[in-house]
Amino acid sequence: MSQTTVVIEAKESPRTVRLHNGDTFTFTSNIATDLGNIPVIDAARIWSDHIDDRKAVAEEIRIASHEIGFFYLTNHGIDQKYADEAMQQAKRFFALPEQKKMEVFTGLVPNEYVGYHPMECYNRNGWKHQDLSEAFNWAYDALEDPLAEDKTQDSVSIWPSDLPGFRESLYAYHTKLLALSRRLTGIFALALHLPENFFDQYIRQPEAGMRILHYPEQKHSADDQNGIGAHTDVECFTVVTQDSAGGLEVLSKSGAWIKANPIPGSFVVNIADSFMRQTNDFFVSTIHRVINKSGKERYSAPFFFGFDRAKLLEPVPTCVSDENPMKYPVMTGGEYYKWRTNRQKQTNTRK
Ligand SMILES: O=C(O)CCC(=O)C(=O)O
Ligand SMILES: [Fe+2]
Repeated sequence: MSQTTVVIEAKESPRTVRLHNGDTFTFTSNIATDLGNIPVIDAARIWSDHIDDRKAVAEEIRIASHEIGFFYLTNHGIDQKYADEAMQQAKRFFALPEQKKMEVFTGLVPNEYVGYHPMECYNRNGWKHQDLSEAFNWAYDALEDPLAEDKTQDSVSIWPSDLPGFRESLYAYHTKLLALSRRLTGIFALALHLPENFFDQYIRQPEAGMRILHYPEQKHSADDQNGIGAHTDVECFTVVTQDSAGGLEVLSKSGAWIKANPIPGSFVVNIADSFMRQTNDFFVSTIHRVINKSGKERYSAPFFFGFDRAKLLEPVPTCVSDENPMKYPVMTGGEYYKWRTNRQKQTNTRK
């Protein structure tokens, strides 16, 4: 599950939008600029054997996660061939007839966000036209996780038949992103001034869904249609692979839309709501959207990494105090995921 739906309250500028997680936000202009500063963080040091190197990159991630909730990650160590292959598989899948794609319609699996959702079935911001994107989602599978201790639990994903190599290629990339995200979790712990292994117990069986997305070029104006409307993500953090088309936009604290222009070979990483809750708002889960005006088809592949569903989304010790008590009710990751997934799916107009 990836995002929360929003309801627009006033269409004129400034526009005020309410998120499904209860927050409200306003933006002053609907036009994105290149002016924002999304930090570019060199990830090579996350693999260093020296704790000082890992701590140095953690401090950069601390600032980015606190101030904007978004950063680029370069030199992350994942061979580009995995991303290229996943993008090829995305093109292949989305080129199938809709009837074939609907064999794995996301509505077939209650309480989970897996399978296919067709073009124009959501309208996350209540714009004049439905969001112009389609997606295929799949979930963590212990059998595809080299570190899984318990391989008995079946994965909830559904897969199209007669598409040899599709599942294999997507999991090949997923497995690489899983390893990177586990490593990053230790770096996030350092960033929160906790021991590096603080979250290890949470990520033995993590929430680790992924999706491929297809955004045709939009014909309607950005005032009337989104590719994916403004939202925040659900889990701890998201690692986005995007192609060269561009179109991902991030809402700055001042209410301006900033373009997250593609940097070849990099990931865009963003903090999501579960981490915001656990860090008591120290990490910010930033609103983002996609509008594809590039003149070409856009494909992307976000990987959503979160903690074990059975664990409580408890506050981390460095983010609460007598003066700064926990702002959120504590529930398990699974309860939160289910609530958000159902809120999202209820707004699907293709029941
Ligand atoms: O396509 C992208 O670049 C981002 C998609 C996204 O925000 C999501 O799926 O939650
Ligand atoms: Fe998102």
